Amino acid sequence: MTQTDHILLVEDDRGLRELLQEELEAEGYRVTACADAEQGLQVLHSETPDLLVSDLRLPGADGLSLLPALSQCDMPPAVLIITAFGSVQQAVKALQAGADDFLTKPLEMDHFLLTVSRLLENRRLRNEVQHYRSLLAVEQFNGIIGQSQAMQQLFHNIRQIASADGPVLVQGESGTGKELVARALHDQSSRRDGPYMVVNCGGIPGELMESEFFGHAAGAFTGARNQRAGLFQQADGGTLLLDELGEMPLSLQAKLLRVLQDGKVRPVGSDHEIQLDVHIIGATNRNLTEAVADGSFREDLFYRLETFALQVPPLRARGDDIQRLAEFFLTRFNARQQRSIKGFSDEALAILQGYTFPGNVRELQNAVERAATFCDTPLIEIHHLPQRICEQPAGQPLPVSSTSGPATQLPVSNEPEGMPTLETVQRQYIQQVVQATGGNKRRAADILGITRRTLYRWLE
Ligand SMILES: Nc1ncnc2c1ncn2[C@@H]1O[C@H](COP(=O)(O)OP(=O)(O)OP(=O)(O)O)[C@@H](O)[C@H]1O
Repeated sequence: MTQTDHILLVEDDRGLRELLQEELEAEGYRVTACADAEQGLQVLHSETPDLLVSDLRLPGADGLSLLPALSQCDMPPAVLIITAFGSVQQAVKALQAGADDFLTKPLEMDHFLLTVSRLLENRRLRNEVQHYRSLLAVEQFNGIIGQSQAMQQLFHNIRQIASADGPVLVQGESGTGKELVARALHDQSSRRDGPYMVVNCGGIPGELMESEFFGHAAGAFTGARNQRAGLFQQADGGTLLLDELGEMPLSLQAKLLRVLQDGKVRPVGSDHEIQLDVHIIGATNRNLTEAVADGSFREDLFYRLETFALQVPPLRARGDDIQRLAEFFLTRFNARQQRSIKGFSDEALAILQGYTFPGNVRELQNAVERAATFCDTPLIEIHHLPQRICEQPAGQPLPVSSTSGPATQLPVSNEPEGMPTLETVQRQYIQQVVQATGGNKRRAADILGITRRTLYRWLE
């Protein structure tokens, strides 16, 4: 939400003050007008404007006396000083004291308004740079935040595995950051300048999968007029992340195993094999040992992948990282939305730290962004946090199924005109269940009684 710029105007000449206020308000600015420095200081004690426009000479203390108060602000306003014609020395003094610009009387209105808009724009850019600097200052490993011992161990393992060439299996609950880990593996490897491709194995219809993965020859099937390179070929020389690997159909698992063993793919309908050099990373939130036991995942493929396995820890096992991540997401939100929320109240932070986060980092990220959107105070308070986070007693896992809860609030009206279509209601309910599970699609699909593939189709 971009807010209207607020300008504090300090000018003792009533006629000029009213004229400037009128002109600025006509431009859409919010203006607080004061007749002397004392009144100006009172305003500065209660709120920080985006721009201070002050006459230099005022009755009592002069315009420069306002400047020391600005250094107390987190994001000091830009400062425009107005001086009497000919007092260049005074203007220089104003710039030395920290003003951003000065104009001499009589003011030329277009020039004045242009200067105001330029100073506000400069301030916006300055704040943005400051936000991004503070983002960079957070210690990260390839964009992954984590100071906890569990994450430091993971970073150590990534560094070691990245230099090996074998396939890697990244396991962890939904939303723990497996995709970031895969990207870090690529960026840390000697293939970092090669392509990095991601494919969601749960999101491609079964009948299209083989040609998506391995490509096809011209005329291989109806509609395949030209030959087409598959994902493996597109990732040649780089890395291919097979996300949601646990969802891959058994028939394709056999073909994947062959690629892992000899590095060759055969496009659908082609007689020729193509030799490739692709680093394969599989990511899954499924317990593959169980999947092997129930026959839905090939044992030989599992053992081939398991040599280099990385386990991404759930957020609840990362201690203080919850606070670090929450602050990181808030800083990023502030920078993107041009907001200046200062942080979290102690109570809100305690609630976040006591929550079990079944949806892991993704759920935390969504919760912070939602709270920040609704936040109308300097700090995020408990009532800004999603209800389910506040309601869960510390340490209590969420129920596995939420089908019993009466939480559904569908937009049903008694007037026929206001009644939504079945599709709207269905989509909303699906979104609600996905949200309630913290983005865990497997759980959401279970609750909804549909397959994950159907769920993905509805979410598109
Ligand atoms: N340690 C972290 N630091 C910063 N951002 C993170 C971290 N971990 C996760 N995220 C962010 O959380 C979101 C979810 O991460 P990601 O998609 O990598 O999870 P995932 O484990 O692959 O989830 P799924 O199993 O559902 O596909 C992303 O927006 C990601 O950028």
